[in-house]
Amino acid sequence: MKITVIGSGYVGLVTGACLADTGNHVLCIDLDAGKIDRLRRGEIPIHEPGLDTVVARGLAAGRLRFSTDYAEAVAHAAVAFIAVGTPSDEDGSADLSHVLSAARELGRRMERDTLVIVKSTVPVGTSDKVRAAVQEQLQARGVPHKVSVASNPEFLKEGLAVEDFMRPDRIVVGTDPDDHRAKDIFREMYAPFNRNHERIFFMDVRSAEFTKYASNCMLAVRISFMNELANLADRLKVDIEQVRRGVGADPRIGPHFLYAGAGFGGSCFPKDLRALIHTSEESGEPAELMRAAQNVNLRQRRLLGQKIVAHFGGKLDGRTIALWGLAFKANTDDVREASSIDIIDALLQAGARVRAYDPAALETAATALKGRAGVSLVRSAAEALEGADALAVVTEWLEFRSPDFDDLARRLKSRVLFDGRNLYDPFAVRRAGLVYQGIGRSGVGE
Ligand SMILES: NC(=O)c1ccc[n+]([C@@H]2O[C@H](COP(=O)([O-])OP(=O)(O)OC[C@H]3O[C@@H](n4cnc5c(N)ncnc54)[C@H](O)[C@@H]3O)[C@@H](O)[C@H]2O)c1
Ligand SMILES: O=c1ccn([C@@H]2O[C@H](COP(=O)(O)OP(=O)(O)O[C@H]3O[C@H](CO)[C@@H](O)[C@H](O)[C@H]3O)[C@@H](O)[C@H]2O)c(=O)[nH]1
Repeated sequence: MKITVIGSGYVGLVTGACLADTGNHVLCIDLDAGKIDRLRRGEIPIHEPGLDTVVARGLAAGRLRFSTDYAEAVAHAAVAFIAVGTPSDEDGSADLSHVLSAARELGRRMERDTLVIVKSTVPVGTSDKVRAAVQEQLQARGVPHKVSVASNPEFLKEGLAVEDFMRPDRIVVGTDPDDHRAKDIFREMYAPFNRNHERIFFMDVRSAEFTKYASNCMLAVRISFMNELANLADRLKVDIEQVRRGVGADPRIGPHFLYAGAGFGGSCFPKDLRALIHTSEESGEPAELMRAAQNVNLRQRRLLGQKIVAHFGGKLDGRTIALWGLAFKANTDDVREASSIDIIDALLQAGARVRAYDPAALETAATALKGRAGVSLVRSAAEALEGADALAVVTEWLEFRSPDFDDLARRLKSRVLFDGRNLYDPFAVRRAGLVYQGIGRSGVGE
């Protein structure tokens, strides 16, 4: 099948590369000429495990191509994904300007009946706006082509994007009920990912759009709830890690996404919560639970910084804090809305210097932290410890999982370890002579 993908970021690039890998001829386009140049040379502009191999295979086979040209995109295929960004607008709603601009560009050039598939995360009703934007352009040109619009939200996780796309737990597809052509296209396109179990959930377009927000917001609420419990556990001298295991063993709850920590970040949960809260309030009902989850998370992102400042009696003048992990989660270079930024700000404000290291996010963090004096981004975990009083671990990268605590105790002047992801055994840390502070584990091993 010939497929065009508009927007070659985390979602567009993974979608395009994986669909090329299963035999389709895919043209990915983007407005960012620098990104497209790099992709043409086989360079991957983001850190996403396994993506380089899939892109290289597609380029070598001639099934994956990149362009900045909408005319080429429209000429290439009668099936076009829109996978551009939908950032938060000032009022929290999803900014649809990129999506609608892509739709207009398609309409301006369409030369045949086309299926437009909205893959970006968009509020209920957006597919109607996309259809109207394309049709307006077709009418202005006086051409009779039909546009069919479907919703196919993406559920991949950064750091596991290729794996998630290749082995989806579900493929949500919203079409008009009588759009049999669109359904056939989806069945054919996703057949390689749908061999052993039925993964495709066909539904109406509005329900598909809503399913994406419902999933992300449910997960975000769950994390905030665990974080609230963790903070209570801290006050009660309970170990939230033992509680997590006990609670997660109930099959009605399950063990996943129950990790308390330094708050959730990334380009999706915070933004999608804001958008659904906005939608809910616009429709006449306050989104009480989601607002609470949002507030808990804003507090949680500041918590580790506050714990560090409090440990040193409210002032960090002359102190150096080593920070391991800048990305919002492991296995990505993405620092969008990462807790590390809030923590660094709290430390700088209290007068500290920060030496931060991340295995993949040094470049993106350098951009995000531009203008903040007092932060040094360094090239290794060991380098971050040089001259440091304390260590704060913010991202759960594998390479931070089992440090030599005796060595840390020798290097850290004030011998204190702040574990923002509850990665360590407090007993082992304390045995090495370090003070341990996690999230919801204040009494453990004391
Ligand atoms: N990142 C994720 O893990 C993830 C997962 C599922 C869904 N989503 C959703 O997918 C969408 C895209 O997210 P992303 O993380 O891939 O974003 P991104 O910022 O990484 O990529 C978007 C790309 O679109 C390009 N672009 C913007 N306007 C364009 C236009 N008019 N024409 C062509 N290209 C254009 C940008 O230059 C950029 O390269 C968002 O709605 C997001 O919420 C993201
Ligand atoms: O138990 C947990 C699990 C996650 N997190 C944090 O939650 C954030 C998001 O993590 P994750 O969901 O793994 O990453 P994303 O790549 O943002 O993926 C989410 O957002 C995507 C974009 O919409 C969706 O496609 C995915 O299904 C959804 O999991 C990160 O800051 C994590 O540290 C926790 O604090 N505790």
